[in-house]
Amino acid sequence: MMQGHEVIVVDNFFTGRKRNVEHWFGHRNFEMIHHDIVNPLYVEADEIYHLASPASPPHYMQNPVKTIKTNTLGTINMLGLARRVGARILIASTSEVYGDPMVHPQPESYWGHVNPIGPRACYDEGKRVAETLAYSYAKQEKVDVRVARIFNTYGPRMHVSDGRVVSNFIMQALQNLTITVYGNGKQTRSFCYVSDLVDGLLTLMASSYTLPVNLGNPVEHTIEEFAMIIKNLVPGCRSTVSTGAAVEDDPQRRRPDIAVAEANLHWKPKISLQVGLQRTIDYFREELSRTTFLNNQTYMDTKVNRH
Ligand SMILES: O=c1ccn([C@@H]2O[C@H](COP(=O)(O)OP(=O)(O)O[C@H]3OC[C@@H](O)[C@H](O)[C@H]3O)[C@@H](O)[C@H]2O)c(=O)[nH]1
Repeated sequence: MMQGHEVIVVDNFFTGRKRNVEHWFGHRNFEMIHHDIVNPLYVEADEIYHLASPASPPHYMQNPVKTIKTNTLGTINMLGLARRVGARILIASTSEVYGDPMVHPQPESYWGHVNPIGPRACYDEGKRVAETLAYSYAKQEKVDVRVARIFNTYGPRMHVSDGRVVSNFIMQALQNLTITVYGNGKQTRSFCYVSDLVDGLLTLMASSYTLPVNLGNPVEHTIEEFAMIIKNLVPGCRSTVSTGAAVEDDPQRRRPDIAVAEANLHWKPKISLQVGLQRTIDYFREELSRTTFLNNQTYMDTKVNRH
């Protein structure tokens, strides 16, 4: 929008919210369509960012069949749309295509270690087949595709009930609740601030590089360390940190090798973890003061969830 493009946002509001884009309502270049891409979509576009799919593990596991449909049927519909209108399409893939990786850090050349029948498979295998579809349409139908493998990302406008580690830990720290580390906390993650990721997606879309690209921040921490980082960033926080049962198939180590992005897109993250977390903590503090958005039951639209 800020570059002057006309933007059509398509969302089924399963995990997205109108509120996240309401500052654009009424702008002449902005249009919003309430639609689920599991069904065909007929619009005109020059570029398509296919970002649909729940991304938080508790959300994508809640209705695994729907997650698979979104990443398979939804991706076929978006690739079909790209073919019909001659648009370039960027597919949002994930670090989860590497599964619980046996190679560290993860380069794009690594084929991954995914349990095809585990609780994460709906997402991991869904995204893997989305990549396969992208390159099949590129080869057979000459669709112009870009594939971003997005690593853990966070920032303002995440929902307080998102369920991923950043929002959980911040919400717990702000309310002096126990910070819940799953497992022994020795598993690692590398967190990328949302604006860095958006810069990466725009740069990839504009580039001539057509193979998958890791987009993420290579600064790696254990989840145990991460809990302490957040606790220390919230002034006066009295939370304690607990460890508990491990999550089934939880990847144990994750850090992006971003050499491909650096060489081909001249992209690397700019926002430090401290700065990004501080902005995110400020956002959640503000959210906590809005009691109307704390009602969990309005979050996941049960009608969408039945499809
Ligand atoms: O309250 C919590 C939440 C999560 N965790 C742990 O924190 C780590 C990160 O968990 P998250 O749920 O934030 O995210 P995950 O890394 O498991 O998955 C994410 O990975 C990358 C994205 O592409 C995906 O959209 C998302 O699935 C995991 O080890 C998890 O077990 C906690 O210890 N406590």
